[in-house]
Amino acid sequence: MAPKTRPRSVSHQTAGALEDAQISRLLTWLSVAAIVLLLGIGGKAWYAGHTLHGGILWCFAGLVLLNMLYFARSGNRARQKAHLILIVGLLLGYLIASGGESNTGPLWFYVFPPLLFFLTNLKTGTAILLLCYLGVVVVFQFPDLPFVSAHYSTDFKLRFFATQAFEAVFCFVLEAGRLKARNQLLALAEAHEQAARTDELTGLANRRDMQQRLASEFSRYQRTGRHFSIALIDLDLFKDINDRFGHDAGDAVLCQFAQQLTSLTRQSDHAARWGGEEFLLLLPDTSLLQALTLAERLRARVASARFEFKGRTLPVTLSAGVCSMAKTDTLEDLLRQADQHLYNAKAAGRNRVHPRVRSSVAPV
Ligand SMILES: Nc1nc2c(ncn2[C@@H]2O[C@H](COP(=O)(O)OP(=O)(O)OP(=O)(O)O)[C@@H](O)[C@H]2O)c(=O)[nH]1
Repeated sequence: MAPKTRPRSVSHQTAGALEDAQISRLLTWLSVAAIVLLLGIGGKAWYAGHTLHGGILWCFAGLVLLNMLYFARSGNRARQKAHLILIVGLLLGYLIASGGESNTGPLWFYVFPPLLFFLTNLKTGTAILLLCYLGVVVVFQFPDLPFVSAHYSTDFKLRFFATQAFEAVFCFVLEAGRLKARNQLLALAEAHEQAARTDELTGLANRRDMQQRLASEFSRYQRTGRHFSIALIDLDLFKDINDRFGHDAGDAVLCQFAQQLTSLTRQSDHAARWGGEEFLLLLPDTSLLQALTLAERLRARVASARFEFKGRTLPVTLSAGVCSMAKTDTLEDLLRQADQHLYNAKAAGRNRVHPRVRSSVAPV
């Protein structure tokens, strides 16, 4: 049987969604700041007589604005990021090739490494950055290319690359450290989340987790009208097992029984340790007859299985009370009825499933 997979943890989902929203907010503010800067510097250049330069900066402001509008319409965060990186890359390329105002264009390149590592991952950020440096080398080495009008001194070029290398490495190390700490925190949160939902001894879900699942299954039933059933299972005379064979033997029985429970139920079913030696099965889309059939199969399997501890065979049977949502109105009533059926099964002599039905039980 395939192992039951848990969905991606709540902490991972929450962290991912929060980070995405945070990055989007930051990008919006960065875009607004970029538009203001580009319009301002472009205006200054225009009035200083550098009309072409001013016009080009305004065009870039227009592109950033278009990207903001695109995101507002589509909500596509990945494209919002990719477009912004492309626009900033092109703008920096233009500033380095043209020199900008008084050859200060390359100074803007210093915003690129932190922005890149923040918006992409370390690998992609490094790759894009190396590609951009290659472009800068070409511009620096071939000042006579048609689109290049700036001339930089050798000293400037050397200092530019030395300081860029320092900044890039620094940003890389910082971002790698941030990611490592983030992943460690998430792993810790996930472990806590898992522990809070799991029964330590058997590895099954615990009562708290089952209560949440019951509540969400009940809301699904209210929304869609799709029935579900539960089976409340109690190991018979468990105190005797503890008393005769010891507490460790009792623990071993609980673990072995939990394995039987897991192996017999479907991927969509949920099994939990409800308390001491009591277990609860939640069976979505399952009628009362189907649930009774499953409980009976489990009862028969446990009754015929060999439970062993340190070479000694332990007598293990179970009683179960089954109830379907079709027979009740509320979750409390569902649990109360299952408990009543379990009580009846115990009172009738144990090792049985209640309510009793005629032998023509529909197959699962
Ligand atoms: N070994 C072990 N025993 C436990 C654990 N939790 C509860 N128990 C024991 O389970 C026993 C339950 O006993 P009772 O409630 O009297 O029920 P029972 O002996 O199973 O009798 P019936 O339910 O009437 O068949 C108690 O002795 C508890 O101490 C556990 O985690 N490990």
